[in-house]
Amino acid sequence: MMALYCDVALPVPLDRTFTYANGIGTMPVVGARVLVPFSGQRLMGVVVRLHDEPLPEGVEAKPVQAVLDEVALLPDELTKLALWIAQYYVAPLGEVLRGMLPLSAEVKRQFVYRIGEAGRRVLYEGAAKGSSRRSRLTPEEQNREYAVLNYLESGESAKASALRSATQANKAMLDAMVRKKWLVKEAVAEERDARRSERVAVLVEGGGEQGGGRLPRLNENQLAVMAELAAVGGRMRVRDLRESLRDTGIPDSTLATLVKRGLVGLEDVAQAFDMGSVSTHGKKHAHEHALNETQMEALGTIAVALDRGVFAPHLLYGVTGSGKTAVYFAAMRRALERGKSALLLVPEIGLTPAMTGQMVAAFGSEVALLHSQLTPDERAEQWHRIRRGEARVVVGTRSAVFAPVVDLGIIIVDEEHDSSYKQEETPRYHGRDVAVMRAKLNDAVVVLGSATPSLESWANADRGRYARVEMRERVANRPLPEVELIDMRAEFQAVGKEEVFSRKLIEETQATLDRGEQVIILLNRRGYSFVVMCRSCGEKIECENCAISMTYHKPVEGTDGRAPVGQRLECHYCGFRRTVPKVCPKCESEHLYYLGAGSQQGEERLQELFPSARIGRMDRDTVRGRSDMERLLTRLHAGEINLLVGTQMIAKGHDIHGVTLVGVVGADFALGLPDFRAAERVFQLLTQVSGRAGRGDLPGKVVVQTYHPDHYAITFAAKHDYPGFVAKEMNYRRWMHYPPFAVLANVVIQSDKLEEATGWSGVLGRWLQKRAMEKVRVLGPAAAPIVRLKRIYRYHFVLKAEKRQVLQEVLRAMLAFAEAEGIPRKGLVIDVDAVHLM
Ligand SMILES: Nc1ncnc2c1ncn2[C@@H]1O[C@H](COP(=O)(O)OP(=O)(O)OP(=O)(O)O)[C@@H](O)[C@H]1O
Ligand SMILES: [Zn+2]
Repeated sequence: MMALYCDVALPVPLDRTFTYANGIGTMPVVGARVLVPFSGQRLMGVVVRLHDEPLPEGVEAKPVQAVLDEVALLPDELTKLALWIAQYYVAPLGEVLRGMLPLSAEVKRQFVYRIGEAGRRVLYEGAAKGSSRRSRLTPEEQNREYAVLNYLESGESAKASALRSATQANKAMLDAMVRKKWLVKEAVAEERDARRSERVAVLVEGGGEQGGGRLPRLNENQLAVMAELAAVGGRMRVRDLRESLRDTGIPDSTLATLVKRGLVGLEDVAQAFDMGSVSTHGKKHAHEHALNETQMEALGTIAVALDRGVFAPHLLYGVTGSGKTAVYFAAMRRALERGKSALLLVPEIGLTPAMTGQMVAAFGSEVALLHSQLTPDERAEQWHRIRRGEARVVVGTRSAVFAPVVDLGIIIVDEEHDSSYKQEETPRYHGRDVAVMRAKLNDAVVVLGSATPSLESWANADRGRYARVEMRERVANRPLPEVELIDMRAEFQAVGKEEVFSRKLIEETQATLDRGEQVIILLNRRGYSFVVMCRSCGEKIECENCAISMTYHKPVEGTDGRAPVGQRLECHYCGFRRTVPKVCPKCESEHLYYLGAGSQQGEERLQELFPSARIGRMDRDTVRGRSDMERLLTRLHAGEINLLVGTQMIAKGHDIHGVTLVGVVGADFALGLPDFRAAERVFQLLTQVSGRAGRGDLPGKVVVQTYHPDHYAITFAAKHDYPGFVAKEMNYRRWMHYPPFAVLANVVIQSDKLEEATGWSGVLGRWLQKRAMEKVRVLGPAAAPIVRLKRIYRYHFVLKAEKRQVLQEVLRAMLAFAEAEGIPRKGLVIDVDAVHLM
């Protein structure tokens, strides 16, 4: 029964587990977290296996230092998911598990018991009910069990140690009671436990007088508690009360007794979780509309699957403004009604505060929010709320796919095409694909929704793996906006110089503002100019750390006559900043010039063109936190801003009814990037940003400035023809053996020494050439499109295979070969299903 060793997955970049020796007090279970020594540090890992297998001769296992969980922290389902991710993405299990457990805040933790529903029944309905099952226990043992239930009756949780000393129950008895579901056993941090149950003890006025008006007889301890409460005005947080009682040696159970006798009441002051000031600007919430026929049909398909309780992946293709949100909400509501939980993934919570606002409005305190701006403490708190089943609706970004919801019924992935679902560090998982796998492990429904589904998901629907649900019209018979393309080559010919905004866009903007309507203009680069070039030597000024042009940021006028601030050159990849040079750093020529308009320049030009417009800007420089975004959106909804310029942030799901004109500047630049997804991305961006126009009562219009008016990504977007675009793009992918017609991995070889990066890629290249059977195509080695990033030199291979298993095998064999050749693991980045090849 006692295993000698445990294998632990550690958060280190090594594709293996490590064996430690169990001790008397350090006997973990599989799924528990442990602290172990690892090359001079103390690391937290998760036990994945217990065994007695002898270690190799001469190897001695170091002992486990501490066991942090008495029972498995992760539900079985998530452990399985972790194993799948490690396998699928060729990622170290320990790093996968670390990402799943956002609990770094609580290494100091505790074990507590609460009374369960069954226990409450036994307590209230008496021994009779349970007597047959309980008959094996002696009367004395039965009494002890009652003492435990009594002790926990108030609903507060209690530490194992407190429970044992108060009731004489031993651990075996408590565990038996947990098995009978009389008790619930939970692993929580000490501080957390107090925080979440923000209970307040209140002196009950006239309490206990029912028995004839006399004050009931109280013992000394009970009187002391009453006095303590009375002294602070009759109200006190249970946590504080317990603390002060502990000092005087009064047991916690005294309070419980007073509660039972009706002298003290307990109020659950819901631990206020800050949902942020989320408003929906007077419009109706999505869940307040009666669903239209199309929405009902979409919901119907999903609901049928929910009711059957089987794994059922859906692709919901619904054009912009077709009312997908309302369908999501109705589907989640359905899951709740079936006693299940629902998980909604969104690309970035801060960008779409309205969505969160609607969630809270629709589901109230059942909602838990998980996003990147939570502190580790808050994250842990949400995690436990979810794990205990208190929050059955979870909305969050990528990693929320690991939220430990109880009884998962449905996962919805909104804007499933969004590349922010791909994690760009180890483990490089795709939140959307993990969502599908998780649904599978839980016999749950998964809905991937978008107006521009990824080709991967579309192909899965074509192959019958996903059920396709379509919403081809906007709600309320609103038309999709008319799109006009402006050929910027012709514009240049006509105007004779390079202008940011075409005459047509200026004219339409003026007309729209004159009608009292709103305009959004996309300029998908931030800063003022994104290239600074020397006329004499032709050099671009590059970042010191990266092979990337630096972006010029113009100074912002200082207020109160202070000097202008913020003038700089900045690298948008590593954040490096430098002063703006007067002369070319290479040839010292004074003829530096600035190319390419970013959003800052766009705003400046618009101010000149439309002096009376109320202009706002939305980009990473003006939106740092969630409150910035909310402020901007509020001003937009209120009409305080009537002309908004910004980067692709403005394209994300916003539902602003006054916007009737959308302008697009320079979005086709991305067509030239060396990435097979370039066309798909441009099509998505154009479609999404166009979708912001005409969402209210008035129809919308879109003006797209382009140097590639004939490119199919542009022409299909202009016609709102997603199926047409996809058909064409699929042909190209099939022809070129790219996803979704092959599986692909990007392997980056990196080092801060150029010779190492080139040397290693040579070694691996030769090996891969030999291994590259017909089954795996190898492109490279070649310099990565960004050959130097944050002072690291980068080379890469792209591997393509027909079969996923073949790809995984080659990658693993390559890792083993690299290790044998002495190439360090951190010199190799394996990106399975890479989204960016840069
Ligand atoms: N049945 C309905 N009748 C009228 N209006 C509706 C109905 N359902 C939703 N709406 C409204 O339609 C607008 C668009 O809905 P929603 O934001 O869900 O679109 P969407 O499909 O998510 O679009 P996008 O992909 O652009 O984000 C919202 O203002 C929403 O309140
Ligand atoms: Zn840089």
